[in-house]
Amino acid sequence: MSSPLRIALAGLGTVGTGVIQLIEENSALIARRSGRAIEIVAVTARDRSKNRGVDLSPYRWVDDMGELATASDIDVVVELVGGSDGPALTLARETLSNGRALVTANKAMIAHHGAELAALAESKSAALKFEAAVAGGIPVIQGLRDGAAANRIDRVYGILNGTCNFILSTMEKEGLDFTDVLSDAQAKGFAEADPGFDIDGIDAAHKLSILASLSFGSQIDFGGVEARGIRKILAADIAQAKALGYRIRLIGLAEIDGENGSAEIFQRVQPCLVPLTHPLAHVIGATNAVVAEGNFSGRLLFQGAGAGDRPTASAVVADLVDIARKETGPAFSMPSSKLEKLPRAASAHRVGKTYVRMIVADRVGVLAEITAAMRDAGLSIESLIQTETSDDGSALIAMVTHAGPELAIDDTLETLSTSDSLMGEPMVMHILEE
Ligand SMILES: NC(=O)C1=CN([C@@H]2O[C@H](COP(=O)(O)OP(=O)(O)OC[C@H]3O[C@@H](n4cnc5c(N)ncnc54)[C@H](O)[C@@H]3O)[C@@H](O)[C@H]2O)C=CC1
Ligand SMILES: N[C@@H](CC=O)C(=O)O
Ligand code: NA
Repeated sequence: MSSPLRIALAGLGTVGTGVIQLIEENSALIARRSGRAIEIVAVTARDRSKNRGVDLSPYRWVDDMGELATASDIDVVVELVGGSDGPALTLARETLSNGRALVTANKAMIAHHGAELAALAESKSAALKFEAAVAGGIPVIQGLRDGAAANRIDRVYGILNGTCNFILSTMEKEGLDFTDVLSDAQAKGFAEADPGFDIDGIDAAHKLSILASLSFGSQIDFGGVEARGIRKILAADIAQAKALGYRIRLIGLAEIDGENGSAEIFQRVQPCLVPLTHPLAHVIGATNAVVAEGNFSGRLLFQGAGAGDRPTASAVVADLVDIARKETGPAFSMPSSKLEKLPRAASAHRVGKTYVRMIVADRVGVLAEITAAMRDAGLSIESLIQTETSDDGSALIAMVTHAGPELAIDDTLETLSTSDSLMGEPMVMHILEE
């Protein structure tokens, strides 16, 4: 058997400790599959004395993370610190500049700096791998980069944030509002260090921009992702969506509009109503699912655990196995210099069905006022529910429109914005097409 692949772990939180446990538990199997052992040589984190439930004594503790990039007995640095910039990025740059391989779970860093890091890795013939960065334990990067490599893909979408999916499915099951469930997701290790990244759709936007690049052969454009989160979703929205035949899920969707030559890229993360007949409606808990439509493969569905210590460690160590086997290739689906820069598609012309929820003063003529504003904007209603009047004299109206331009919803809400019938801001969510 060849000499062991010697690795260093930077970051010993949820994912880092999961990686140690996996390498310890499956070491013999991994060595047989890789043709060589994977050996942890050095580790670093903020707090050496913290009890992590794993024995760190066999490994060299390093206080200065930068040492990992230059130590002569380390082949691969595994970055599990997090953050788009700061120490994670410094470590990544130094590791690759020294011609060492880098494995990372850090989608924020790849979304912001993936192009630069991929070019650096190529210039130094060093491996750069980030399977854990998108959809945790699901081998979707490898699936798109390798398995679907022969296809043209014009659309990729899915449930990309385990925390939000856990929150939404728990809200549905327990009838709770989202703040009541967030702390559970944090306790399970799903959430980012700043959970605002999860619930405001930023984490899913990081992942979507990476998926779009892999799928379309385009340069990552994180700045081009419109992102909306789940903060404003009420338990009542989930109940009304269910009554109308849908489940609410945070969906990231990227697609190519137009043909070769005039192709534009559209990228958006937003809570959507997903028809119960769609497979994504049945994805619950911290599970993720990604759908990619290949022109020869047809619809591909990748589903599995999107967060948590063990699934994420599985993806990190799969990257290490690839490196141990010397299965090198470009970090993305093609060398970084071949990735196309695509213009952003405007969302103004998009057409679809929309859910609108309003809390209104329950008095004569309110419904007529709303439907008149919709008629003037050219929108018609497919279904509508009005709840009983509350003690404060308000009622909830939830409706799904027929397919129409998104701009018509904006026009309707603009007309109604001066109405004193509306109590608070309406909630608008698009319906995911089947
Ligand atoms: N938790 C999850 O389910 C998943 C996390 N990820 C990503 O994996 C990475 C790690 O996530 P977690 O393990 O959840 O985070 P965590 O917060 O549990 O652990 C972070 C670790 O990095 C260390 N660290 C942070 N700043 C440091 C610094 N300046 N110097 C030295 N050490 C430092 C901390 O001490 C800690 O050991 C992040 O990029 C995250 O987005 C990716 C997929 C799933
Ligand atoms: N916070 C992320 C962790 C995995 O990427 C999530 O909840 O999906
Ligand atoms: Na993955």
